[in-house]
Amino acid sequence: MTGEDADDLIDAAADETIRECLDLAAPRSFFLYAGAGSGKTRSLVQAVRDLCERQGRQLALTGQKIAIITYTNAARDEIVQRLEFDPRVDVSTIHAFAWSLIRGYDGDIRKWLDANLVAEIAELEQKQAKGRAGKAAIERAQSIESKTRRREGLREITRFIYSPTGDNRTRDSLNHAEVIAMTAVFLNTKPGLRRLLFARYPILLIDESQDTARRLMDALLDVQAAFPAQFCLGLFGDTMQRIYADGKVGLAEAIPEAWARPRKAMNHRCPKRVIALINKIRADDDKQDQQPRSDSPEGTVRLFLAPETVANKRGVEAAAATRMAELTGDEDWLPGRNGVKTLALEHLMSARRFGFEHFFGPLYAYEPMRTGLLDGTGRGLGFFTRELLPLAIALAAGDRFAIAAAIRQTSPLLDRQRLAEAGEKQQEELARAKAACDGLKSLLLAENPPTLRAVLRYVAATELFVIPDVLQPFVPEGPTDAAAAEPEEDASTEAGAWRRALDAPFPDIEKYDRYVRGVSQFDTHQGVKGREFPRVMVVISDDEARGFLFSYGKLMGTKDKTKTDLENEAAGNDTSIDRTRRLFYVTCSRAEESLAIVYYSDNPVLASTALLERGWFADDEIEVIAA
Ligand SMILES: Nc1ncnc2c1ncn2[C@@H]1O[C@H](COP(=O)(O)OP(=O)(O)OP(=O)(O)O)[C@@H](O)[C@H]1O
Repeated sequence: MTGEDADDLIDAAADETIRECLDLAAPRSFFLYAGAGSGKTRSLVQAVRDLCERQGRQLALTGQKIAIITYTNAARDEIVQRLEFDPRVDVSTIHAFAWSLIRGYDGDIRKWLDANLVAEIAELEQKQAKGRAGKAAIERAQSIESKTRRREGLREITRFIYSPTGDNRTRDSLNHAEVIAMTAVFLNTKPGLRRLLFARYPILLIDESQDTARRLMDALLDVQAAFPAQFCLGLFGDTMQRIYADGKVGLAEAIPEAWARPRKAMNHRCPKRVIALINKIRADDDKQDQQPRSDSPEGTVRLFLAPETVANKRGVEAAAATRMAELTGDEDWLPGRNGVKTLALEHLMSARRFGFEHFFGPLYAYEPMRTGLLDGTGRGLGFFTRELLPLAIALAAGDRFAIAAAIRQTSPLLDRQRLAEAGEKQQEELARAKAACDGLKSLLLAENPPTLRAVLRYVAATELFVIPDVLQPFVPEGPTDAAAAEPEEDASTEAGAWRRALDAPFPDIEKYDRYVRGVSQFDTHQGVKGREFPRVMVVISDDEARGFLFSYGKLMGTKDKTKTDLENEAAGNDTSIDRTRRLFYVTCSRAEESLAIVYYSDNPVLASTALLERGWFADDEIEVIAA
C-alpha cells in the first residue's frame, strides 16, 4: 500500500499497547479487537520482531521461546518466513502445539484414553438399547466393537504417536480431537504441565483466536489467570469471523478486566464500497465500524440474483463475471482468465463447479479420508498428484528434461541399482522406460481421456511407478470394477471410495491438485479465512446451504425465522442467522478490488426488495440474471 497519510496511522496506538504488553519482566495479557483486513497478522509479526530486538538476548540466555499458534499450516509457514526463521520463536498450529506439550506423557494418555473409551462405549450402548434395528444400529455395533478392541490393546502401547497433518490410523496413534481434549484436561489438572508451559513459553500469541478450540482456549485462560505475572497470553482475532463450531462463543466477554484491549479501526485491504458493505453486515452484530485508508479506491460491489431453479448455474456465474468485467473495466473478470476467486459454500460444490467431482466426490464421502483428501496427504493420492501428474504435464508439453525429472526420482525403471545390474542391457532398460512414457502419452492424449483405472493399470503393466498398497486391489481386471461392487460397501469403506473414484477421467487430477494447493479459482467460504484476492465472487444459495446450519434467506430477510431461531435469539444463543452473517462477512471482506455476490434465491424479486430495504445495496447494484 502506498500514499500513507496521517489518518492512516490511527491504529498506531494499538501496536504501541501490544509493545508495552510484551515485556518479559512485566508481561500483560491482551486481546486485540479488530475487524477484517485491519492488519492483525501484521501487528503480530511486528510485535514479535520488536520483542526479539528488545529482549531477544534474554530469551536466548534462558532458552525460553515465544510461541505463536496459527490456524493453518499455510499461515504458519507465512509467519515463519516473515520472522525470517527466528529460532527464538516457535510457530505451530494448535494441534502441533498441543502435541508438543503432552507427547511422552504416555501413562497419563493411556489412562485418559481408557476412561474416554469407557464413556464413549457406555453412551453407544445406551443408544443401542433404545434404538431400532437398522443401518445405524449395525454401525453402532461396529463402533462399540472397535472401541472395545482399542481399549483392550491400550496396555500394549508403550509410546503413543500422533501426526498433526496425517490420518493417524495406526493402533498406537491418537486422533486430532483426542489430542486437543487431552491437552485441555492435562493443563487443568497437572500443575507440572502448567509450569512447563510458561517456563518454556512465557509469551503465547494466538492468531485467529476466535476459532481456537474452546476447551483449550479455556484451559489457557485458566493458566493465565493463575500465573498472570509469568504467563502472557496475546489473542489476535475477530469475533465476527468465528466460523467454526469449535471456537469459543463469547470470547470477547470472557477476557479479564486486567487485560489490555487494543483496537484497530482501519481496513487496509478492501476498497471503500466493500468496507461500507461489511460495516452494514456487521451493524446487526457488534457495530464495529471500520474506515478505509485515505488512498483506498472506491471499488465495485454487485449483487446478482438468479432463481434457485436455474439449470445452468455455471452459465449464470459466467454471465455475472462478464458483467463485472464490463462494469469495472477489469478484463481479469472475464471467464477463462483465472483472475476471479469463486467461493462456494462447500467443497463438493467447488468440485462440481471446477469439474473434479467424479474423483473427489466418492473419496470425500468416506469420512476418515477427508482431512487427507483436503490437504493432499491421504493414502494413494500422491501416486496421482506427485508422480503421474508432473509426468503427464511434461509429456503433454513434450519437455524431455521435465519428463526425465518426473521419472528419475521414483520410477523403478530408472532405479540406479536396477540399471547397474542390467549391465550391458542398460540400453534396453532405458528404451523400456522411453516406450512406457510414449505409451502413457498416447493414452493420456487420446480423444477420450482415460479413466484413472485405465492409467493405473497401464502404470502397473509397464512398471513406470510403484503402485501404492491402497491401489493394488484395482490393478487386476475384472471383479474389482465399480459395476461389480456392492453399493452398500462402496459408501463406507476406503476400498469402495477408491473403486468409484477410479472411474473419474484423468484430467480430474490436475483440477483436484490445483484445488487442494489453493491455486485454483475456486475455494470454500471457510477455506479463505485470512486470505485476500483482487476479484471475489461469493456464490450463495439457500438450497445448497441446507443441512449446513446456514440460511442466507433468513439473513437476507426473505425467509422467516423459525421457532428455534426465536428461542435461541431470546436466550442469547448463536442462531443460524448469526452464523450465516459471520460467514458472509468473512467472504465479502476478502475482496481487494471488486466483489460480486451471486445469490440463487427461491424468490429473487422478494430478495431484491428485502435487500434494498436493508440498505446493503443500492438500487443499481442489484441485477437479476434470468435463466
Ligand atoms: N499498517 C498497514 N499499512 C499498510 N498495509 C497494511 C497495514 N496493515 C495491514 N496491511 C495490509 O492489509 C492487508 C490485510 O492485513 P492482514 O491480513 O494482516 O489483516 P487481518 O486483520 O489479519 O485480516 P483478516 O482478519 O481479514 O484475515 C494485507 O495486505 C496487509 O499487508
